[in-house]
Amino acid sequence: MENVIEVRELVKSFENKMALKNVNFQVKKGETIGFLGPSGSGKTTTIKILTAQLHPTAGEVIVFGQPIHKLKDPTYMRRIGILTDNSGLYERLSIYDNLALYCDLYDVDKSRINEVLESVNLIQDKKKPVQKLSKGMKQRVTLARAILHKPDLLFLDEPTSALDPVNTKHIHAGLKKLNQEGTTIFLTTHDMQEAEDLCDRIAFLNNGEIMLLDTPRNVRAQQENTTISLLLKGNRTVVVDKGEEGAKEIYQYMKDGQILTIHSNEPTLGDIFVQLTGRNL
Ligand SMILES: Nc1ncnc2c1ncn2[C@@H]1O[C@H](COP(=O)(O)OP(=O)(O)OP(=O)(O)O)[C@@H](O)[C@H]1O
Repeated sequence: MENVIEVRELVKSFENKMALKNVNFQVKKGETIGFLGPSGSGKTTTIKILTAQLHPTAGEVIVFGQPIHKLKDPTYMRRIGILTDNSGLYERLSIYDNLALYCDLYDVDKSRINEVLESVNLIQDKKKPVQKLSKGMKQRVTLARAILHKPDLLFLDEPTSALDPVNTKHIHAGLKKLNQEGTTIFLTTHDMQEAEDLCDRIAFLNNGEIMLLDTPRNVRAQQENTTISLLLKGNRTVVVDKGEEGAKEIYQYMKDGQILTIHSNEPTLGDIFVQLTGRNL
Protein backbone atom coordinates (compact mmCIF):
# COMPACT_ATOMS: atom_id res chain seq x y z
CA MET A 1 0.00 0.00 0.00
CA GLU A 2 1.06 3.57 -0.70
CA ASN A 3 3.09 5.38 1.97
CA VAL A 4 1.75 8.83 2.84
CA ILE A 5 4.71 9.60 5.12
CA GLU A 6 8.29 8.31 4.88
CA VAL A 7 10.90 9.37 7.40
CA ARG A 8 14.52 8.21 7.21
CA GLU A 9 17.32 8.93 9.65
CA LEU A 10 15.64 12.09 10.87
CA VAL A 11 17.66 14.23 13.26
CA LYS A 12 16.62 17.52 14.85
CA SER A 13 18.93 19.54 17.06
CA PHE A 14 18.17 22.75 18.91
CA GLU A 15 21.45 24.45 19.83
CA ASN A 16 23.12 21.68 21.87
CA LYS A 17 19.94 19.63 22.50
CA MET A 18 19.14 16.69 20.20
CA ALA A 19 15.33 16.53 20.12
CA LEU A 20 15.15 13.71 17.52
CA LYS A 21 17.85 11.07 16.97
CA ASN A 22 17.83 9.00 13.79
CA VAL A 23 14.09 8.50 13.64
CA ASN A 24 12.77 6.12 10.94
CA PHE A 25 9.16 5.23 10.16
CA GLN A 26 6.52 5.07 7.43
CA VAL A 27 2.78 5.69 7.54
CA LYS A 28 0.52 3.96 5.04
CA LYS A 29 -2.49 5.55 3.39
CA GLY A 30 -5.55 5.11 5.63
CA GLU A 31 -3.55 4.32 8.76
CA THR A 32 -3.93 5.96 12.15
CA ILE A 33 -0.55 6.12 13.83
CA GLY A 34 0.09 7.40 17.36
CA PHE A 35 3.30 8.76 18.87
CA LEU A 36 3.33 8.27 22.61
CA GLY A 37 5.89 9.69 24.93
CA PRO A 38 6.50 11.75 28.04
CA SER A 39 6.89 15.50 27.96
CA GLY A 40 9.96 16.54 25.99
CA SER A 41 10.32 13.24 24.11
CA GLY A 42 10.02 14.91 20.69
CA LYS A 43 6.37 14.43 19.71
CA THR A 44 5.59 18.04 18.80
CA THR A 45 8.95 18.44 17.06
CA THR A 46 8.07 15.45 14.86
CA ILE A 47 4.71 17.01 13.90
CA LYS A 48 6.31 20.38 13.22
CA ILE A 49 8.84 18.79 10.87
CA LEU A 50 6.19 16.71 9.11
CA THR A 51 4.10 19.84 8.53
CA ALA A 52 7.07 21.91 7.31
CA GLN A 53 6.99 24.29 10.31
CA LEU A 54 10.53 23.26 11.27
CA HIS A 55 13.53 22.21 9.18
CA PRO A 56 15.14 18.86 9.95
CA THR A 57 18.83 19.02 10.92
CA ALA A 58 19.47 15.83 8.91
CA GLY A 59 17.58 12.99 7.27
CA GLU A 60 14.86 12.57 4.68
CA VAL A 61 11.18 13.43 5.13
CA ILE A 62 8.74 12.58 2.34
CA VAL A 63 5.01 13.41 2.51
CA PHE A 64 2.65 12.46 -0.35
CA GLY A 65 5.73 11.26 -2.24
CA GLN A 66 7.34 14.73 -2.17
CA PRO A 67 10.22 16.16 -0.15
CA ILE A 68 8.89 18.14 2.78
CA HIS A 69 9.71 21.66 1.52
CA LYS A 70 7.14 21.16 -1.27
CA LEU A 71 4.41 21.12 1.39
CA LYS A 72 4.47 24.91 1.39
CA ASP A 73 2.81 24.68 -2.01
CA PRO A 74 -0.96 25.34 -1.54
CA THR A 75 -1.86 22.17 -3.50
CA TYR A 76 -0.25 20.10 -0.75
CA MET A 77 -1.30 22.32 2.13
CA ARG A 78 -4.94 21.75 1.18
CA ARG A 79 -4.49 18.02 1.59
CA ILE A 80 -3.32 18.44 5.19
CA GLY A 81 -5.16 19.29 8.42
CA ILE A 82 -3.29 20.35 11.57
CA LEU A 83 -4.41 20.59 15.18
CA THR A 84 -1.89 22.10 17.57
CA ASP A 85 -2.28 23.98 20.84
CA ASN A 86 -1.54 27.20 19.01
CA SER A 87 -5.16 27.80 18.04
CA GLY A 88 -4.93 30.91 15.85
CA LEU A 89 -8.69 31.43 16.23
CA TYR A 90 -10.25 34.89 15.90
CA GLU A 91 -11.39 35.57 19.46
CA ARG A 92 -14.08 38.11 18.66
CA LEU A 93 -15.72 36.07 15.92
CA SER A 94 -18.26 33.35 16.59
CA ILE A 95 -17.41 29.69 16.19
CA TYR A 96 -19.43 29.64 12.97
CA ASP A 97 -17.71 32.72 11.52
CA ASN A 98 -14.25 31.36 12.33
CA LEU A 99 -15.07 28.25 10.36
CA ALA A 100 -16.73 30.24 7.57
CA LEU A 101 -13.43 32.07 7.01
CA TYR A 102 -11.71 28.74 6.52
CA CYS A 103 -14.43 27.59 4.14
CA ASP A 104 -13.56 30.57 1.94
CA LEU A 105 -9.85 29.86 2.23
CA TYR A 106 -10.17 26.17 1.38
CA ASP A 107 -13.04 26.61 -1.06
CA VAL A 108 -15.35 24.41 1.03
CA ASP A 109 -19.15 24.69 0.92
CA LYS A 110 -20.54 26.33 4.09
CA SER A 111 -22.97 23.43 4.54
CA ARG A 112 -19.98 21.47 5.84
CA ILE A 113 -19.78 23.72 8.95
CA ASN A 114 -22.81 22.17 10.68
CA GLU A 115 -21.54 18.71 9.84
CA VAL A 116 -18.18 19.29 11.57
CA LEU A 117 -19.79 21.10 14.49
CA GLU A 118 -21.98 18.02 15.06
CA SER A 119 -18.91 15.82 15.09
CA VAL A 120 -17.16 17.95 17.75
CA ASN A 121 -20.35 18.43 19.79
CA LEU A 122 -20.56 22.21 19.36
CA ILE A 123 -23.61 22.70 17.19
CA GLN A 124 -25.58 24.37 20.03
CA ASP A 125 -22.77 26.88 20.62
CA LYS A 126 -22.03 27.96 17.08
CA LYS A 127 -23.07 31.60 17.62
CA LYS A 128 -20.84 32.08 20.68
CA PRO A 129 -17.74 34.25 20.27
CA VAL A 130 -14.52 32.30 20.71
CA GLN A 131 -13.37 34.54 23.59
CA LYS A 132 -16.25 33.18 25.71
CA LEU A 133 -15.33 29.53 25.24
CA SER A 134 -13.62 27.18 27.68
CA LYS A 135 -10.20 25.69 26.83
CA GLY A 136 -11.81 22.38 25.87
CA MET A 137 -14.35 24.10 23.62
CA LYS A 138 -11.59 26.03 21.86
CA GLN A 139 -9.74 22.78 21.33
CA ARG A 140 -12.86 21.36 19.69
CA VAL A 141 -13.20 24.42 17.44
CA THR A 142 -9.60 24.04 16.25
CA LEU A 143 -10.28 20.37 15.61
CA ALA A 144 -13.40 21.29 13.61
CA ARG A 145 -11.27 23.70 11.59
CA ALA A 146 -8.59 21.04 10.99
CA ILE A 147 -11.12 18.60 9.52
CA LEU A 148 -13.34 21.11 7.70
CA HIS A 149 -11.80 20.39 4.29
CA LYS A 150 -11.69 16.58 4.85
CA PRO A 151 -7.90 16.44 4.60
CA ASP A 152 -6.12 13.38 3.20
CA LEU A 153 -3.67 13.61 6.10
CA LEU A 154 -4.53 14.91 9.55
CA PHE A 155 -1.98 15.82 12.25
CA LEU A 156 -3.28 15.98 15.80
CA ASP A 157 -1.01 17.13 18.63
CA GLU A 158 -2.69 15.82 21.79
CA PRO A 159 -6.22 16.19 20.41
CA THR A 160 -8.12 15.52 23.62
CA SER A 161 -5.72 16.87 26.26
CA ALA A 162 -8.21 19.50 27.49
CA LEU A 163 -11.38 17.43 27.11
CA ASP A 164 -13.67 15.62 29.52
CA PRO A 165 -14.45 11.91 28.96
CA VAL A 166 -17.80 12.60 27.22
CA ASN A 167 -16.30 14.94 24.65
CA THR A 168 -13.25 12.71 24.25
CA LYS A 169 -15.58 9.87 23.29
CA HIS A 170 -17.43 12.13 20.86
CA ILE A 171 -14.18 13.27 19.23
CA HIS A 172 -12.87 9.71 18.99
CA ALA A 173 -16.04 8.65 17.17
CA GLY A 174 -15.67 11.58 14.75
CA LEU A 175 -12.00 10.74 14.09
CA LYS A 176 -12.80 7.08 13.45
CA LYS A 177 -15.45 8.11 10.92
CA LEU A 178 -13.03 10.45 9.18
CA ASN A 179 -10.44 7.68 9.08
CA GLN A 180 -12.97 5.25 7.59
CA GLU A 181 -13.69 7.81 4.89
CA GLY A 182 -9.98 7.72 3.95
CA THR A 183 -8.11 10.28 6.06
CA THR A 184 -4.70 9.13 7.28
CA ILE A 185 -4.15 10.28 10.88
CA PHE A 186 -0.93 11.04 12.74
CA LEU A 187 -1.50 11.86 16.39
CA THR A 188 0.52 12.42 19.52
CA THR A 189 -0.76 11.63 22.97
CA HIS A 190 0.19 10.95 26.58
CA ASP A 191 -2.92 8.85 26.89
CA MET A 192 -2.50 5.10 26.42
CA GLN A 193 -6.25 4.53 26.22
CA GLU A 194 -6.53 7.06 23.41
CA ALA A 195 -3.73 5.30 21.55
CA GLU A 196 -5.45 1.93 21.94
CA ASP A 197 -8.87 3.27 20.90
CA LEU A 198 -7.70 5.04 17.78
CA CYS A 199 -4.39 3.73 16.50
CA ASP A 200 -3.52 0.94 14.08
CA ARG A 201 0.10 1.31 15.19
CA ILE A 202 1.81 3.09 18.03
CA ALA A 203 5.36 4.37 18.46
CA PHE A 204 6.91 4.74 21.90
CA LEU A 205 9.10 7.83 21.82
CA ASN A 206 11.67 8.46 24.52
CA ASN A 207 14.40 11.14 24.47
CA GLY A 208 13.97 11.61 20.72
CA GLU A 209 14.22 7.90 19.87
CA ILE A 210 11.57 5.43 18.75
CA MET A 211 11.84 2.56 21.23
CA LEU A 212 9.11 0.43 19.67
CA LEU A 213 6.70 0.74 16.74
CA ASP A 214 3.97 -1.83 16.22
CA THR A 215 0.25 -2.58 16.55
CA PRO A 216 -1.07 -2.27 20.12
CA ARG A 217 -1.76 -6.02 20.07
CA ASN A 218 1.80 -6.93 19.00
CA VAL A 219 3.30 -4.52 21.52
CA ARG A 220 1.42 -6.33 24.24
CA ALA A 221 2.23 -9.78 22.84
CA GLN A 222 5.97 -9.02 23.03
CA GLN A 223 5.73 -8.81 26.78
CA GLU A 224 5.24 -11.88 28.89
CA ASN A 225 2.16 -11.72 31.00
CA THR A 226 3.58 -13.59 33.85
CA THR A 227 0.84 -13.93 36.42
CA ILE A 228 -2.71 -15.17 36.87
CA SER A 229 -5.12 -13.84 39.50
CA LEU A 230 -7.54 -16.18 41.21
CA LEU A 231 -10.51 -14.93 43.17
CA LEU A 232 -11.26 -17.52 45.82
CA LYS A 233 -14.25 -18.13 48.04
CA GLY A 234 -14.26 -15.74 51.00
CA ASN A 235 -13.27 -12.90 48.64
CA ARG A 236 -9.58 -13.81 48.81
CA THR A 237 -7.36 -12.99 45.79
CA VAL A 238 -4.28 -15.08 45.04
CA VAL A 239 -1.75 -14.26 42.31
CA VAL A 240 0.20 -17.21 40.85
CA ASP A 241 2.97 -17.50 38.26
CA LYS A 242 2.24 -18.91 34.83
CA GLY A 243 4.72 -21.77 35.26
CA GLU A 244 4.43 -25.32 36.51
CA GLU A 245 4.25 -24.27 40.17
CA GLY A 246 1.36 -21.93 39.39
CA ALA A 247 -0.43 -24.71 37.50
CA LYS A 248 -0.13 -26.99 40.52
CA GLU A 249 -1.56 -24.29 42.80
CA ILE A 250 -4.46 -23.64 40.44
CA TYR A 251 -5.14 -27.37 40.21
CA GLN A 252 -5.29 -27.65 43.99
CA TYR A 253 -7.64 -24.68 44.38
CA MET A 254 -9.87 -26.10 41.64
CA LYS A 255 -9.90 -29.52 43.21
CA ASP A 256 -10.96 -27.96 46.51
CA GLY A 257 -13.73 -26.04 44.77
CA GLN A 258 -12.26 -22.71 45.92
CA ILE A 259 -12.06 -20.75 42.68
CA LEU A 260 -14.70 -18.12 41.83
CA THR A 261 -12.89 -16.41 38.90
CA ILE A 262 -9.56 -16.64 37.03
CA HIS A 263 -7.95 -13.96 34.90
CA SER A 264 -4.52 -13.40 33.43
CA ASN A 265 -2.79 -10.13 34.31
CA GLU A 266 -2.13 -8.51 30.90
CA PRO A 267 0.31 -5.61 31.13
CA THR A 268 -1.17 -2.30 29.97
CA LEU A 269 0.62 -0.24 27.34
CA GLY A 270 1.58 2.08 30.21
CA ASP A 271 3.27 -0.81 32.06
CA ILE A 272 5.17 -1.75 28.89
CA PHE A 273 6.32 1.82 28.37
CA VAL A 274 7.72 1.91 31.90
CA GLN A 275 9.43 -1.48 31.38
CA LEU A 276 11.06 -0.25 28.18
CA THR A 277 12.11 3.22 29.18
CA GLY A 278 12.04 3.36 32.95
CA ARG A 279 9.83 6.42 32.62
CA ASN A 280 6.15 7.08 33.15
CA LEU A 281 4.12 8.77 30.49
N1 LIG B 1 12.30 25.80 19.64
C1 LIG B 1 13.02 25.06 20.49
N2 LIG B 1 14.21 25.50 20.95
C2 LIG B 1 14.95 24.73 21.79
N3 LIG B 1 14.59 23.52 22.24
C3 LIG B 1 13.41 23.04 21.84
C4 LIG B 1 12.55 23.78 20.94
N4 LIG B 1 11.44 23.04 20.69
C5 LIG B 1 11.57 21.90 21.39
N5 LIG B 1 12.75 21.89 22.07
C6 LIG B 1 13.26 20.80 22.93
O1 LIG B 1 13.19 19.59 22.21
C7 LIG B 1 12.74 18.50 23.04
C8 LIG B 1 11.49 17.88 22.46
O2 LIG B 1 10.40 18.81 22.58
P1 LIG B 1 8.93 18.51 22.04
O3 LIG B 1 8.15 19.77 22.20
O4 LIG B 1 9.00 17.91 20.70
O5 LIG B 1 8.44 17.42 23.10
P2 LIG B 1 6.99 16.77 23.30
O6 LIG B 1 7.20 15.30 23.35
O7 LIG B 1 6.04 17.28 22.29
O8 LIG B 1 6.60 17.30 24.76
P3 LIG B 1 5.13 17.72 25.34
O9 LIG B 1 4.40 16.46 25.58
O10 LIG B 1 5.48 18.44 26.63
O11 LIG B 1 4.47 18.63 24.35
C9 LIG B 1 12.56 19.12 24.44
O12 LIG B 1 13.72 18.88 25.19
C10 LIG B 1 12.38 20.59 24.17
O13 LIG B 1 12.83 21.36 25.25
